[in-house]
Amino acid sequence: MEAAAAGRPRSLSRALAGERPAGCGCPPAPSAKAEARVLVINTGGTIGMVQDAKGLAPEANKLVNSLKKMPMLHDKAYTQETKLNNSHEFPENTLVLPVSKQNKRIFYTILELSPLLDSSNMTPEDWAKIAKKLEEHYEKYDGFVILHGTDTMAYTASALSFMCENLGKTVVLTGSQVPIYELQNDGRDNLLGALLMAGQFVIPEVCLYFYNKLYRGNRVTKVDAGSFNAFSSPNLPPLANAEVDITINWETVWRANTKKKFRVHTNMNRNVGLLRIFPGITAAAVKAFLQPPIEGIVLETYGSGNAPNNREDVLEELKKAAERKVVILNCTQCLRGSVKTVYATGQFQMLSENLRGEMTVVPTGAKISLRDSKFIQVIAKSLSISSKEELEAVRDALIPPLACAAAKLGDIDALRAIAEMGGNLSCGDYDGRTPLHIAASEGHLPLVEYLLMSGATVYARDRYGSTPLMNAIKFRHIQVINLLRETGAHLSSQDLENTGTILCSLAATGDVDGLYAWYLAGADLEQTGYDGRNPLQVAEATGQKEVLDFLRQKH
Ligand SMILES: NC(=O)C[C@H](N)C(=O)O
Repeated sequence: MEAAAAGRPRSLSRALAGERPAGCGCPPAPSAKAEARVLVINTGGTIGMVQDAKGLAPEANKLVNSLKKMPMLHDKAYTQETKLNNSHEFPENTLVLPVSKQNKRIFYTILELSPLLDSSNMTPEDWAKIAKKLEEHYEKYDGFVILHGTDTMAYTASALSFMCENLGKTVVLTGSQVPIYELQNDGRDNLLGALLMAGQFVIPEVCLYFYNKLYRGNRVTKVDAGSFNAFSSPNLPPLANAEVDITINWETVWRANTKKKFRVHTNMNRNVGLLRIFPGITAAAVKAFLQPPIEGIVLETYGSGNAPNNREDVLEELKKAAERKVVILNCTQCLRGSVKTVYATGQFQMLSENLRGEMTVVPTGAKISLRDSKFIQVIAKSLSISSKEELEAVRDALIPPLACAAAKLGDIDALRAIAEMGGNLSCGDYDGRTPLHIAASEGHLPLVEYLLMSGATVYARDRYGSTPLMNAIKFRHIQVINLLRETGAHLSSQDLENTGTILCSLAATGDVDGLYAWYLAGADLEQTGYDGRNPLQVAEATGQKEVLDFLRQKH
């Protein structure tokens, strides 16, 4: 066994030794240049507060300059020797992290909202303001961090998770308990952790990062006002842990399973409220709460959804409200557990559709786990491994290449079988190539569609920096390009770096199909190449008539 292990490639022997590589082979796939851009939207909160006569309050225009002096949050030497110093490529207030353990350079740009708020002052209008910023900058950045006060951070995270539909990029809220300007604070670690999550992993959810953990935004609650460990997600384990290594729990990550583009909803109904039942609550209080214009309430009941059924007066008020079409949603006061209809005292309306992973849905029918599958067991047996971690490591090492092989063959049934056994179809192989990269390269349209509907991300980059869209362009799969674009795939600044030269060379060789593929993917056909000429000028010079007709028509 030992001799065999010595001969194995390092990563597999690590995997077989039970060590899970960061991200279990899923994105992050370090791109060729291994760069990422993150937008930090600063809304306020303690992280950027200073002491004034009345206590702690946010101070505008202070954070960027302070961060520039913190080596763990800004690599000053790097900026001096590179373009960041005087380039138009990066917007104002762009900083850069030192290279990460995953060998990635994360550039982050800070956008400060005005006024900065203590989060106790936040309203749904502020949520809408944040959501609109996400929408406005969505295509320019790989991921997003939202700096926010801790008091209502969980509310904002939850609201944003519902406001963001078909989200394909990572959005992370964070903040701190102690201002980042103080000697001993949690702001530096929280900001760094949030940036590493948003810049290195495609976790297409609105998340909350605090004290080394990444939580689903609509599952988290503030539980401690005096500890750095301020948040808890009692009904869902964290999406990721940032300890010696960053471990992402990919099985837990929620995916939109869609072919539709990201969009934001800002039309919120404020005629809703929270009503907490307690022994002794009066019918008059319930009646007052339920008066118009109230349109819906979340009723916080006891235990697994029980309210007193010997309180005719209270029940009568709830009944009357329901008759007026007020929606009454039953939710337990307990931090852990959920509403069940097992008690006679617990008969209210419950939600049935899980929109953003806010509900724990118990799968119907026995779910076979890949760990238990015959295939993995046979391999595990032949390698004499048995622990849960080792089995998972074998699964994570084997599934991506298997899924990629199935994608190459266009074998949807095989992929379906892998997914049913708990395999993650968004995982990349040893080169960070996901099944979607392969299907896009091969031009398997139905397979691309199946993968998108199974939550595959269009933003995955392989180790060469390519996205599925870039692969579809290379092999001129027009329908695949259209479908990926429909889903929100786009070219980003790193894809466009040498595009002018590539387009000119396509023009010179008369490759109209190639130019058309770039055009559909959103490239600007008027870009100039290395010698300052654009494709049209090159086509004129080389006498490529078909190219000229095509370009003139598109100009
Ligand atoms: N730690 C904090 O950020 C608390 C602050 N009051 C806020 O929520 O803005």
